[in-house]
Amino acid sequence: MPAGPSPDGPRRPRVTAAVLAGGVGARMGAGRPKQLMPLAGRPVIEHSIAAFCAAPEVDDVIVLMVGDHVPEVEKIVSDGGYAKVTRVLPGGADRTATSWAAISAVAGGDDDLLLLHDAVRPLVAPATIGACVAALGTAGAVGVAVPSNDTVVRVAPGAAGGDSVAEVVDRSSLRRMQTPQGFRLGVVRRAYELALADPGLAATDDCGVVLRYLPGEEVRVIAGTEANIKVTHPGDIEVAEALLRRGSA
Ligand SMILES: Nc1ccn([C@@H]2O[C@H](COP(=O)(O)OP(=O)(O)OP(=O)(O)O)[C@@H](O)[C@H]2O)c(=O)n1
Ligand SMILES: C[C@](O)(CO)[C@H](O)COP(=O)(O)O
Repeated sequence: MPAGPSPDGPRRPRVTAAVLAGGVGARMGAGRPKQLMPLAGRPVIEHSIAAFCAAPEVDDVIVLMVGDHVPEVEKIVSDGGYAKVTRVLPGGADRTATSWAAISAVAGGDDDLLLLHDAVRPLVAPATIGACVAALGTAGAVGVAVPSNDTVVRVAPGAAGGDSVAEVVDRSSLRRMQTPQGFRLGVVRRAYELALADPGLAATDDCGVVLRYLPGEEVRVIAGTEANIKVTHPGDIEVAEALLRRGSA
């Protein structure tokens, strides 16, 4: 059912997905943004765009791309016929600035929904997108996360240089956050307005911004999948290709 007034009840919120692709991929060191690298025959970013365009819960998609590469992504969108993509806009200087550019670009009301997704998580599962939108029915902020399968430690400088283990952290309450992270627009707008007024702002994800600046707002966690990796380092493309071959997304 499209967003808007319904004869059967209240208006369904409009769901916009923003694919964040403003990063340069320094850790990948490929000489161009890693979201343009080929993965199983199409650019990494195209997998993410396709996933959100195919999601029945999503009404429209915007893409935030490194400024110099906007035309390249516009061509990917038009060649692929991704009709839900309404705009390809330049990203910001860091991920937080790109998230803010996405939030600012969406004109919806406070109860409409925005999903923020790393372009470099091309294996996001359809069920994850659906679960994120469903959870936003009862929460203002939702993050996708997985438990840690490894022991997690805190380190301190070692006596002979390097690191030594200072503490083994109780991992039962730890999760590794992924994307998408979804929000009611009123919540994420308010959180970012407060965050951007803080000279000490240092965020690594968008749920963290809500947690820090709107402490009364629950940030709901829903289960992600191990396959929803973030293509970050050399070798991650090969891992993503193997997961795709296995049909993990
Ligand atoms: N200015 C930025 C920086 C990052 N991102 C996006 O945020 C996601 C996660 O970021 P990361 O893996 O750190 O990507 P890069 O910043 O490109 O990588 P690096 O830190 O190695 O340069 C990516 O989809 C990336 O394009 C963004 O939209 N705008
Ligand atoms: C948003 C994120 O993907 C959640 O795990 C992550 O924090 C992004 O970190 P990066 O350093 O920008 O890759």
